[in-house]
Amino acid sequence: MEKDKILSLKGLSKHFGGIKVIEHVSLDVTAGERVGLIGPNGAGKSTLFNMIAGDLEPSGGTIHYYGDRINSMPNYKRTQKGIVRTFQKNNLMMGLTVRENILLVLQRINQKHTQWWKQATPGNYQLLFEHAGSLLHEWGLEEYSQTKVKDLSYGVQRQIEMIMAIAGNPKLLLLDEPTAGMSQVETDQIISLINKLPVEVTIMMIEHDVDVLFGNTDRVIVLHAGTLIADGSPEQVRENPEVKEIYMGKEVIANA
Ligand SMILES: Nc1ncnc2c1ncn2[C@@H]1O[C@H](COP(=O)(O)OP(=O)(O)OP(=O)(O)O)[C@@H](O)[C@H]1O
Repeated sequence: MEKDKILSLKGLSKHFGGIKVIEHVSLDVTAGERVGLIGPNGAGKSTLFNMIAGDLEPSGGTIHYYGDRINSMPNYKRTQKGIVRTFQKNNLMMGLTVRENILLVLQRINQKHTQWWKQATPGNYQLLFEHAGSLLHEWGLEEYSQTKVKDLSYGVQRQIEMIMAIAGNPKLLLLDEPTAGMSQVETDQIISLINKLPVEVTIMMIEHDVDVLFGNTDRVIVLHAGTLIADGSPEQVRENPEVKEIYMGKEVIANA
C-alpha cells in the first residue's frame, strides 16, 4: 500500500565528474522491511546510503520519504524525521564514558545542546539521565555506563553506537557494515541486538558477510558497478545466475 512506502528511489544517479558511481537505481522500501544491500567493493553501496541519509546530493533521479521529495533536504533534518545512519567506523567520543556519549545524543535529539551554560548534572537533566539509564538497561549494557569508551572492546563500542542510533526512535535505520572487523561472538551480539529492534523500524543494511546478511534480512538488493542487478528474497538472490556470476562466486553463495 502506498502509505506503507517509507522510501522510494526513482532513477537515482550519482556522478563524480565523469565517473558514474550510481546509475538509474529505482526501488521502493515498505515500512518494517529488513533489506540487505550487497555488491563488490566500489559497487556504490555507501554512495547510495550517502544520498538517502543526505550526505550527498543526487546527480539525477528522486528520493521520496513517506511521499515527500527529500533530494535536497539537509541530513540533520532527515535525522529529525527518522532517517538515522551508522558508519563503517565508529563515531564515539573515546575519552567520555558510555553514559556521557549517550547523553550527548539525547541532548541533541531533545534540542538541549545549545544550553551550554547549564551544567549537565542528573539534577539539571533528570529526564535525559533517566532516558540514558533506561536505554542501557533495556539493551543489557548498564554495566558499562561509567566506563570510558576507549576502555571497551570494539564489539561493545559498536553496540553502544547502535544504541545511540536507536535512541531517537528512528523510522529508517541505515546500517553500514555493522559487523565489520568483529569476531564471531561480537557479530552474534550485534546481530541479536539488531533483531531485537522494534518490528516497525525499517532497516537497510550493507553487509559483506553473506551468512549474516542472508540469514537476517527478508529482502536482498545487489548493486554492481552502480546499477541494481537483483532485488528479491534471500532465496531468490541466492539462485540468481547473474549474481552468482558477477558478485560472489558460485560456492560462496551456494553455501550462504
Ligand atoms: N567523493 C567521491 N569522489 C569520487 N569518487 C568517489 C567518491 N566517493 C566514492 N567514489 C567512488 O565511487 C565508487 C563507489 O564507492 P562506494 O564507497 O559507494 O562503494 P561501496 O560499494 O560502498 O564499496 P565498499 O564495499 O568498498 O565500501 C568507488 O569507485 C569510489 O572510489
